[in-house]
Amino acid sequence: MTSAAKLSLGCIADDYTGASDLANTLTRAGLRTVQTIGVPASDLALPEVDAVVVSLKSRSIEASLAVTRSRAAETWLRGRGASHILFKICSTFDSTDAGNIGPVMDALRADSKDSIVLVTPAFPETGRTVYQGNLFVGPVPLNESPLKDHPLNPMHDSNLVRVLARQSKTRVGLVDLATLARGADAVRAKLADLVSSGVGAAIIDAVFDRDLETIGQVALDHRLSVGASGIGLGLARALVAASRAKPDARGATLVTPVGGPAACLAGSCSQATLRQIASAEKVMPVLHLDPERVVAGKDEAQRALAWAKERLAAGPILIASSSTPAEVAALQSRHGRDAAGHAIEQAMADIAEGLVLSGVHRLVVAGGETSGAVVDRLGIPGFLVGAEISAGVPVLRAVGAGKGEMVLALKSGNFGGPEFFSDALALMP
Ligand SMILES: Nc1ncnc2c1ncn2[C@@H]1O[C@H](COP(=O)(O)OP(=O)(O)O)[C@@H](O)[C@H]1O
Ligand SMILES: O=C(O)[C@H](O)C(=O)COP(=O)(O)O
Repeated sequence: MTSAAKLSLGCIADDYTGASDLANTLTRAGLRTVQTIGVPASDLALPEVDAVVVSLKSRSIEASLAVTRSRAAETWLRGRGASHILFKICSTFDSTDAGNIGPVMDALRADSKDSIVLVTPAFPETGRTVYQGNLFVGPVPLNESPLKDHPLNPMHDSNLVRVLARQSKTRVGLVDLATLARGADAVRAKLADLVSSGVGAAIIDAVFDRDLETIGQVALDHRLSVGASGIGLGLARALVAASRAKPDARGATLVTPVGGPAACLAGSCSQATLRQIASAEKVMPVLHLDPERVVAGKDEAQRALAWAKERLAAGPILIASSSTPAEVAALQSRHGRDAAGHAIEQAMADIAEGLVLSGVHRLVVAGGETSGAVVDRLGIPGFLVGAEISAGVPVLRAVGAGKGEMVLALKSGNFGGPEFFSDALALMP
């Protein structure tokens, strides 16, 4: 980084859409924030910022590799003065019983020497709330939500104390909403009780933004916390209130118009994304990839590129691999979950690479793992945060890619309104 100023907050995100979601939240809370892809190269010119969100594609990889990569990011962030590290996970706690939230938390906690780690995925702005340790997605428990059908990390248990305990070597406890409602000192007292009984991680209830503010105050007593954009909001507000970060009135980076052809790629199979694709079909050409042909080889991606090139001059296009849960399950049963997922991610990266070579510099990508594959292939090392398209999804301006001006939107699978693709393109002129 060019700046010698110490960071107020260091963040390690386990996927790229979650990273941009958090960078958006921190920016709107007044923290000058940049999102990097991986640990930045020493020559990456970055502006003076209060917070850095290091994006990793570590949510669905082998746990020990996720630990190694997260610790490398931690070392880089601590080296730039970050006294508090937020390990950013999904607001729906996307993970398997083999990890990766538990193993990464255990490693970062050992490094931080914190006696206990505060953990909450709550993000009320997007309907993620936690009560008695149970995660709700809107009105339904996590295990009854569409997340039960996630292609890579299906969630079958809404009780996060149980879920985290299955992944972690640390004893997991709970700080309930009633304690939270009594304020920061009551939370501190409860945490001390938990520590005295051998607990090293605490799921904390949160239903409203005011709960996040209480959590943020207490979290700053520690060197590490784990959660989604909600705790990020709490931390940012606590840092500003403690004058450990000066609110930046400029807010988001003004994205100068890039122009030229625009394209959308959808690899997310979430219910929200399926609805958004259906809406997009009314206003732009949409190509549905044949997942079977994608897994079989490169021809389907080449077919998609040829289809796109015939239409780009006339306006935005959308290329989607997204299928229903039943279709996803059928493909996975034939080829394996990881193999099918990886093949489709790489096909999306092939398509993105071809689109950029064809002059596309305005790109919308739906899906966290999909975004990771695409951004890695395009070789983009970092982003500045632009306007908010919808809760949790900002316009991003690429920095350091050396490919000319490029703007992207990396949409978390479950985020965005029905007209998301049109909404995004309207803010990416
Ligand atoms: N039709 C399909 N069948 C099976 N897997 C798919 C299909 N389309 C996409 N995928 C895979 O599903 C996963 C979607 O994950 P991700 O991109 O993170 O979306 P989300 O943000 O909704 O979680 C990726 O691995 C992607 O390659
Ligand atoms: O939901 C969140 O907290 C983040 O936006 C996120 O992690 C999304 O991950 P996804 O794979 O894009 O759903």
